[in-house]
Amino acid sequence: MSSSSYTVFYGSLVNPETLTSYETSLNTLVAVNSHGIIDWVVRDVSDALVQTTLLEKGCPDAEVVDLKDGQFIMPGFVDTHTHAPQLPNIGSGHQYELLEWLKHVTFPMEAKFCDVEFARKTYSSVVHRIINHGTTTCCYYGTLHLDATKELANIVHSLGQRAFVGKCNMDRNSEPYYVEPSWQSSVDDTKALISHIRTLESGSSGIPLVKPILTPRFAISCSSPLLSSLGEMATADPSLHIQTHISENLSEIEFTKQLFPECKSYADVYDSYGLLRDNTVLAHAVHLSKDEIELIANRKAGISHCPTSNFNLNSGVAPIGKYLDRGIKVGLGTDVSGGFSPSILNSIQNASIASKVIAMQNRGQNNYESGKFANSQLSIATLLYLATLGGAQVCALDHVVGSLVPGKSFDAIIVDVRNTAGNPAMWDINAGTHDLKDHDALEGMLQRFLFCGDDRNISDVFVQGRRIGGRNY
Ligand SMILES: O=c1[nH]c(=O)c2nc[nH]c2[nH]1
Ligand SMILES: [Zn+2]
Repeated sequence: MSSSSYTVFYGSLVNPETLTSYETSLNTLVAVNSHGIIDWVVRDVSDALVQTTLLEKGCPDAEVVDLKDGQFIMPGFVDTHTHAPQLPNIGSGHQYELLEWLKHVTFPMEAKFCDVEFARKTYSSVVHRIINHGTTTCCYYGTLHLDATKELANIVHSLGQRAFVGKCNMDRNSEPYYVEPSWQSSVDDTKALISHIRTLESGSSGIPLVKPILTPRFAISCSSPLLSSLGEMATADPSLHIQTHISENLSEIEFTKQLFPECKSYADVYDSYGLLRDNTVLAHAVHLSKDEIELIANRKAGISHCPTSNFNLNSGVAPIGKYLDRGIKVGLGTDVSGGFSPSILNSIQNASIASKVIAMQNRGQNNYESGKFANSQLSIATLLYLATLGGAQVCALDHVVGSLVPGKSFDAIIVDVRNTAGNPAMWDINAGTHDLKDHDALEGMLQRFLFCGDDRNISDVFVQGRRIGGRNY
């Protein structure tokens, strides 16, 4: 490969490391090859030594992208759970809890996606918007419609985002105008969608960015023959990812137990049908029993923490620290439109508040064991991890994305906290009170971005080395 086919980013870098640590590096060179893979990273290179370093690395002609003061690079966000067809409903329906909200707000909107033209127009703007919020990997629920969900996959593919796209399986307990006619047609359409997604091209890297995902909406909406068939498909193809909802709301849990009296718990429903495994994404998990936590940990399934939705639909506060203590993989989800923002920044903010609610409830109870997450507020390191590498683990993609290290794909965002970003209330750089060139300043910028930032502060979004979005894109 010729050396000019490298793009080398030069500036400040923020990277998650573990649940309790992250790196802040200054004057860092991140080299991305023509396949969009990070080849090497060199830290603390002074301006004067940039060319020498490139020469030493064998790429003197590389294109160098200089980050400005007030900018830094970090991994893109992973949204482990959202509903693309619910974006038009964002901000409405907060007066309902889950089951009533589905009936009065959500199913009427999703039903509109029987119109493929409506789906195409809506999904184009939805996916654009999600990318511009810095989400480089997204787990999408579509609707129950095959053609509309194919459109969603096509649009994600053409815009270059990394994603899982699933068609809802739902053959019972919905409204008559929005339910699949039979378990067999649900399975047939699911197979057709999987074949369609697998024919989309992989791009120059040879790595397919869009993947299919089995999407039993939740246990309530699936008959036993439907869950059996999906379990058989999953067993026949271990690479097939699975996403569903679990234990979000008390009435939902009660109804699930009535529908599956032979199962020990909600989690056991999915386990009994072979749907609980290391590439299963479980959204919500607000009210799990001890046995369910054990089962999920043993099956190595991941949890998508959707705190904005859990507050908005009055579902409860998920005990995320407890799951982390048990070694369960956890990522963040926006869960639009249960959640009212398509930005993982908003999920980070509400994950922080949710953890503080739990900490307040347990104050004075002597639960603050060192090294334990349960009952403590989540730190910046933990929040950053959940939004990036933790989410990648939940998607079973942490060998590919989630942090900016050699060998992984360059799925990244450039964060911009300068006044010119258009969110000046966030960071008055002109006041001259901030030196942006040391580690403390970089940590300060990160915190302020996580808590006060929005899409105006994301100037560039890259997936597999390709710029696919950002401010003014
Ligand atoms: O937050 C949620 N959003 C949904 O669309 C849904 N469907 C089942 N359970 C659900 N929970
Ligand atoms: Zn959801």
